[in-house]
Amino acid sequence: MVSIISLGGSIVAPDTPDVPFIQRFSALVREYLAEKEDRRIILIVGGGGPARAYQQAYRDISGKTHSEEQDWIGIMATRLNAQLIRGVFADLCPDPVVTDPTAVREMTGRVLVAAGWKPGFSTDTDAVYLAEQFGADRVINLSNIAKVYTDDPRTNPEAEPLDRISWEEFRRMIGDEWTPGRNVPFDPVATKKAAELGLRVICAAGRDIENLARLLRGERFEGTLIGE
Ligand SMILES: Nc1ncnc2c1ncn2[C@@H]1O[C@H](COP(=O)(O)OP(=O)(O)OP(=O)(O)O)[C@@H](O)[C@H]1O
Ligand SMILES: O=c1ccn([C@@H]2O[C@H](COP(=O)(O)O)[C@@H](O)[C@H]2O)c(=O)[nH]1
Repeated sequence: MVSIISLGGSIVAPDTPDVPFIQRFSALVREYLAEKEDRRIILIVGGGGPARAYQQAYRDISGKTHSEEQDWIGIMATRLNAQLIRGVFADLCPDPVVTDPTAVREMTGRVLVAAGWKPGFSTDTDAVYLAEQFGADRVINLSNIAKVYTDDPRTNPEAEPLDRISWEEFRRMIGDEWTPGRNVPFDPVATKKAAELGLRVICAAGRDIENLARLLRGERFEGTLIGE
């Protein structure tokens, strides 16, 4: 059984790497894998603070908002974070960091680590491609929010947390437009593809390690289920 986890950059490296979090996350993954031999995990790592800071620097210095240029900057941040995570799991992850999710169908170890691929979307989309490649029916999307809300809770204090939402409703809420570095629970391109594939996406707080342990083990957890 393979679990696909989109590991948000906002929790791996909000500014710089969150060492205590990565240590706790590594301990949980190791404990979970040790419980059953057939368990495997694919981690798709986001760009976090460095991606946003470098994209901002590009905009400030050049005065331009060229989308592809910003995306490549973000991709490089995801690759830096992913290389760190692969290093942490080196004993379980002999394969190199995946940078094209459509070109991989097998993993050698118990853990596989992936990063950004090409411009036009975020690592959420790469996670959906990997779910398709490995025949998984769900993606666990870990970020700095415990649930999807009716609106961005950082800007709208009236926003309400949701336990479930359909792909149609979710698409209506976030729209179809891709913007480099955009902060959304799941990006619009990933949303379209996940809906087409009939995937389920579970959004949960990445830093809540006990909750994540329950989620991985199929127990009651706090989060939002996107999908039917
Ligand atoms: N409807 C919504 N419900 C919940 N959060 C939302 C919503 N709309 C926008 N957001 C924002 O999305 C953010 C989470 O996305 P963000 O891209 O920061 O996380 P990430 O995927 O962990 O990080 P990264 O993109 O660096 O990998 C939240 O902090 C919140 O401000
Ligand atoms: O396949 C990809 C992955 C990422 N990007 C760019 O990088 C940033 C950071 O990725 P997050 O997943 O949001 O952390 C993203 O906003 C894109 O600008 C990309 O172009 N292609």
